[in-house]
Amino acid sequence: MFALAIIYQYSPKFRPLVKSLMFVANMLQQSSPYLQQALNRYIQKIESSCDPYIQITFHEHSSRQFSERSGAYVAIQRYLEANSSRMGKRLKAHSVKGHESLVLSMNNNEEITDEYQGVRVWWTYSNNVVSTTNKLQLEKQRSYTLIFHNRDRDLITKSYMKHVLTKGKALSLKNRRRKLYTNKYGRWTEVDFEHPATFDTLALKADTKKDIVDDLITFSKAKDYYMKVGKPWKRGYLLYGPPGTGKSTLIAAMANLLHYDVYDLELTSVTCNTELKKLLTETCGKSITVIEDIDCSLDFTGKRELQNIEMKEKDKPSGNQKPSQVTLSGLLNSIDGLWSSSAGERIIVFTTNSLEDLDPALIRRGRMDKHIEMSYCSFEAFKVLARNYLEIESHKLFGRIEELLAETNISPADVAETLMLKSGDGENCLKCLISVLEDVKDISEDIKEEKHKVVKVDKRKKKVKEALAVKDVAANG
Ligand SMILES: Nc1ncnc2c1ncn2[C@@H]1O[C@H](COP(=O)(O)OP(=O)(O)OP(=O)(O)O)[C@@H](O)[C@H]1O
Repeated sequence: MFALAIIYQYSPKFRPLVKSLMFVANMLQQSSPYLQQALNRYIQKIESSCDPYIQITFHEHSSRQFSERSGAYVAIQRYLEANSSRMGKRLKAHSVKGHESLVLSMNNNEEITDEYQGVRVWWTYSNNVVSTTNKLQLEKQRSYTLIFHNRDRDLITKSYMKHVLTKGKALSLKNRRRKLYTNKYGRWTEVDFEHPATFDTLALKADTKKDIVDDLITFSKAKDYYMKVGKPWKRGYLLYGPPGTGKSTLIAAMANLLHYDVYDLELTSVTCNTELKKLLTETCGKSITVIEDIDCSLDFTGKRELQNIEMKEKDKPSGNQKPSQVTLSGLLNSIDGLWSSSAGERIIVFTTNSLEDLDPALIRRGRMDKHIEMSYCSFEAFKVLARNYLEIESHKLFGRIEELLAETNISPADVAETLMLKSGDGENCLKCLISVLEDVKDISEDIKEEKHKVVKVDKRKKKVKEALAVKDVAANG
């Protein structure tokens, strides 16, 4: 009607014709709604037979559930953002926390082209204001529309859409900000997990590193295998070794490799077995649940008869907090229950400084599938630290350091600390490390000598005792 009104205004030549058309249109508008609907359907049919292109629109929110974002929309958004620089012409750029490079996305009503198996498709983005179902509010309704030729319908609706959603979901997972959860008063609280450790910066023997990485990757891809053998998709790691050998750093590297969240479970803050079970069942898939220093947490040290009552003095909670009544059997039941009741891949890690002290039930194979020893700093591990801290691959002082590391027990944490002291001056740091290593060597030799002396005295005492006993026997005989 609007178009007709304009023609009427500006083209006097067509006024009689336009007048009649306006009359007919007016009649139609006032005629029965059934006639109007039939007419609309007919016009749509003619339009679609002339237009061979199909459109599918993906809204950010369904009209009923305005609060929840559609998973398909989010996956499409990630896919298009990742490919925008290749596919789009007029894009907008924005920075996202945690990303070094800018993220490119589409402007309102912008169109970009994608190609799949030689077939071309078009995506348009729209960001319109619409009223919600209760019509009380106006909301922004964002949507992506996919346009493709009718002849490609099967390829696009079956194969291409699957490709976009799979790629998009994988990107969402990869770029998601991961969380570090800690428990307090029976609840998990979360912060962003931002530990920078990776397997590249981890000072560990290359073959141990490779073994762990291979194991983790195999585990993360083994959904079908676990389904086939009828076992829960989980893996337990036991990390043991002296303080400062990198157990916590390894856990961070594992979480970064797999893009998992971390639940750091402080057992001494858990009041009872029921609370422990609740906390563990609240953890999500794609996560690592960590119990650090399990030998110090509660009395899980193999003396089962004492386990329910005695808590080490240093672990007694302060103030009004009740002492934990978590028992070994409670912990074992909660972990076994977690495996059988929850879906999604999960890893649980225990760390300890003292493997011998732990109850065998806690760490048996099947519960803790992989036992990893974190040992004192080897020369190979030192080279990783030298690369991390000093950006040095080799140096004339490396030979002396290798000799000293072979004769001393020093943790990677202590080596790292020494290399950090005078950052910027590599040679000075290495000299400083040599002097620290020589001191450690002297001290350990002194200790060894002391021990040797004690053993010698003990042996002498034993010999004297034996000689006296022989004398006694001779005298009495
Ligand atoms: N293997 C390693 N590779 C790289 N850095 C390490 C390594 N071991 C220790 N470090 C450094 O030392 C610091 C302490 O290490 P970490 O907390 O991982 O040791 P830990 O074995 O968990 O100690 P604890 O048993 O006392 O908890 C780390 O922040 C890291 O900088």
